Amino acid sequence: MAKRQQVAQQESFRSMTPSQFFYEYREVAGFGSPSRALYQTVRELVENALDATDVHGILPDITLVIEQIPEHPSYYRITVEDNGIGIQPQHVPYAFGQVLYSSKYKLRQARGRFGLGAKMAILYGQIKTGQPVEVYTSPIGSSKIYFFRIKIDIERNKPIVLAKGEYPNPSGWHGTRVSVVIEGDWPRARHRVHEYIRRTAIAAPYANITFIDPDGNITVYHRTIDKLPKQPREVKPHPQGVDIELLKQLIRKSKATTLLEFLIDAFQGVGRKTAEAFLDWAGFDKNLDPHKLDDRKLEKLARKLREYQRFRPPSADALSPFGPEIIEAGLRTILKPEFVAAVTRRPRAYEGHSFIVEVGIAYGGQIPPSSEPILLRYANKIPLLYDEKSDVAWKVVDPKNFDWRNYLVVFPAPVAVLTHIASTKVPYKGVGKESVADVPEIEQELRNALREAARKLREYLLQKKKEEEAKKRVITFMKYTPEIAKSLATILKDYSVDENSIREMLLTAMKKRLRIEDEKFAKLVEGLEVNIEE
Ligand SMILES: Nc1ncnc2c1ncn2[C@@H]1O[C@H](COP(=O)(O)OP(=O)(O)OP(=O)(O)O)[C@@H](O)[C@H]1O
Repeated sequence: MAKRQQVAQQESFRSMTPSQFFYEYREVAGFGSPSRALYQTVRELVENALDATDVHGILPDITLVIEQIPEHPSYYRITVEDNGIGIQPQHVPYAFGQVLYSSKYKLRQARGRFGLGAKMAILYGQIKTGQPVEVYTSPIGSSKIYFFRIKIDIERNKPIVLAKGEYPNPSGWHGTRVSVVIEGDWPRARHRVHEYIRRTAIAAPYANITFIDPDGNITVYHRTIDKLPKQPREVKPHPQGVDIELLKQLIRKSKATTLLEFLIDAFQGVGRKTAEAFLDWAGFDKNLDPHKLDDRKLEKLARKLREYQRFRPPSADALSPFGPEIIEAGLRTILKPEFVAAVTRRPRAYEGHSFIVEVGIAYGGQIPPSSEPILLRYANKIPLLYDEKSDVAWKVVDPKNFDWRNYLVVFPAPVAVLTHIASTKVPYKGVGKESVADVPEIEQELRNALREAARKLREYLLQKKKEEEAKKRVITFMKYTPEIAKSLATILKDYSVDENSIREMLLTAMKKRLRIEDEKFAKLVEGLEVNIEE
């Protein structure tokens, strides 16, 4: 009996490659259903196109085409072309055929982070439609255009290059064109995909975006501003963000022979003075060879680095916020409001990662009134559409937590709020990048930014209220002026004061009393004739 139990408890084991893992759990990356997969594929390819352009100082020209395949109505070909930096041909098979292969594993803000997105779209297409990805690319300055047709060997997590070729590039084109065929559900995805592109255009008024959808609609978002966001620069890690593993990796890479040199060499913002002061405080000999530290010493060093409060704050060089001008231009062009204001806060840090929070508010105009603010969330310039209510940005703008009445906004109101978190590490809740966790430092900054932008809205609304009141008074006054002037003219007929000059005098007195200059007065009475007659 005891022996049988033992046998029953035997388990078999095996390992998985990253591509097998994401093949089995594709819903965690946003590929759970045909409609969601269609949306996610568009996102991944468009975000790669933008990363290849604005991050490198190129004004983006991006074309997205989604076509239904006539022989298989549930199959769609999604093609995205950009004018970006292109990809060196030796990297193409891995960039598109090996899960977790990326040029973005760096401390520099980019939309991409995981080395997963394009491969998920390719993998999903491959398992549902059997079709490979097709890539045309030409790196900047290349005399050739390279072509690849690739599938993923899911068991081995390796690219399978089915075909490749080279073409001359007489026009000097640079950029990339990626085409995948996936199973999709356009009718269900239509709204989200259009909304995603619209929100991308709001945040990238410096891009030309052309979108041809399967219904044959052509939507073009024209560039309205030639200014690009500041380009991010790669930075070294911040000492407060280390753990034992990162410390080991940095030491392995470093040629420094003393702890002092190592700290100066491996971390951002650490000069000789700071390194000496830290080592003294932490109780380490500055001449120790970092390569000889045992696990106990490594643990202590990592802990002390995290605890030391006198390092310079993390550098914002790696970040690329939109800036108020771009946010305001985007909101104005797409939402057509009567008022916009945007705020870019100063850099802050959490766990050794710098971040910048931005908030834009748009009010009135063509924004429809609703019972709560319309929230447009962005993280590292990516619009986030799903899981809004579990995002830290919603927590902050939610009328249950933010007293909008203090800022003269009473719901239902026509208010849209844009939030942007730019960071070398956005704390996404999942690899599908749909919502951001409520890290206290980020939440606090969002609240501060919202307050700052909302104060500007309050000023505007106050001014508007004042003007409306003044207008009301002017209307009342104008209504009675003719009558009063007439009566006064009758009373004063012996003094030969005519009705018109009395009217003029009354008008001047009113302007003086209400402190309205002529120009403003003209504006206030514009189109009032009808009311006055009434
Ligand atoms: N349009 C493009 N232009 C230039 N390089 C590209 C383009 N598309 C993909 N790449 C390269 O392929 C790599 C892999 O892309 P992929 O979408 O799989 O991951 P990622 O963008 O790095 O990260 P994430 O999974 O977070 O999106 C990118 O890091 C980039 O170097």
